[in-house]
Amino acid sequence: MPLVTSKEMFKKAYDGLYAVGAFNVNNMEIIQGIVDAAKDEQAPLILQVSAGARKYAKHVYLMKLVEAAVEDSGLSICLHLDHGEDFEICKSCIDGGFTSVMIDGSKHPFEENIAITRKVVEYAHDRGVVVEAELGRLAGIEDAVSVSSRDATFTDPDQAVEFVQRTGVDSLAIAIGTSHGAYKFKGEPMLDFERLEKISKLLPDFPLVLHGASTVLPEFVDLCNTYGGHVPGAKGVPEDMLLKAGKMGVCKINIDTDLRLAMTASIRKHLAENPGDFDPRQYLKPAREAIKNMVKHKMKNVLNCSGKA
Ligand SMILES: O=C(CO)COP(=O)(O)O
Ligand SMILES: O=C[C@H](O)COP(=O)(O)O
Ligand SMILES: [Zn+2]
Ligand SMILES: [Zn+2]
Repeated sequence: MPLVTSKEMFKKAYDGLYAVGAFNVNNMEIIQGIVDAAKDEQAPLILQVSAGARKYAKHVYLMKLVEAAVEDSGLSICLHLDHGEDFEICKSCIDGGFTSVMIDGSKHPFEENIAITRKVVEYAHDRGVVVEAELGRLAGIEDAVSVSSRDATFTDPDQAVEFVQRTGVDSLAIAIGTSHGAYKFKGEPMLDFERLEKISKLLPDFPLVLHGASTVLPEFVDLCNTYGGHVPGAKGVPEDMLLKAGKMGVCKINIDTDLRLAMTASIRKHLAENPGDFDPRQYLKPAREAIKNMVKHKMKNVLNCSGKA
């Protein structure tokens, strides 16, 4: 069973009014927790790797772990580069066996974003790899660069159409009020659904992507804070908003922060309650289980993609 692209996954998700989860992976336990969940739920799955993850775990380790996950689970998995910042990193992932890459040219002016995206699309499509691009800017932390919310600009619907037509890109990440990290909203959570509706009407049958889409589940924030952590006022995208987005053309929902919180909450709790433990397996096993249960919950109740593998 080889790695697959997201082409078929998105087509089914678009028609079926649900979304596929794209989960960031950095090590074996995170991969196993997510893949076990997808297997239990028989859900479609995208595993994504950031530049930071590639640096931390090394390309070859992540590649082999994901290949092992495919072999062990029998699932079709899409392996995606998250936030590729230039042509070189996209090329290196395409050459190295990824089935999908993101070229994130959102920090560049419109014409430059189009040019760099087109270049990646040409290289990728010739090799059977699909491409995600981004238009508009999210607030929050991205690759250690903090984009202040003032500089974040929402995606312009007409520009989105021109961008897709001129680049031939396979999916587009849009900015409608989500942001990366654990502190997404100071006040009430709010997304610009009117904008999403416009974009989605102007781009029929085209998969949109939502970054910064963790819910920042209070259960895990509370556990972190109870067992010695300090993540005050963390807040994410409410689950009902994500469900709604999945019915409006959003086919890929990116989740990293919720994985980090679930894993850290579990480890903090375990070590606080078992101060004598020092075998990493003793705390990584429940951490892997926490990730699995959290991802199963997302697939069933938020992405609505259980049984759609
Ligand atoms: O968009 C993401 C990765 O590209 C992750 O977003 P979160 O920080 O909301 O999990
Ligand atoms: O987009 C951000 C993702 O959460 C990846 O984060 P990272 O660059 O720290 O691996
Ligand atoms: Zn971006
Ligand atoms: Zn992102």
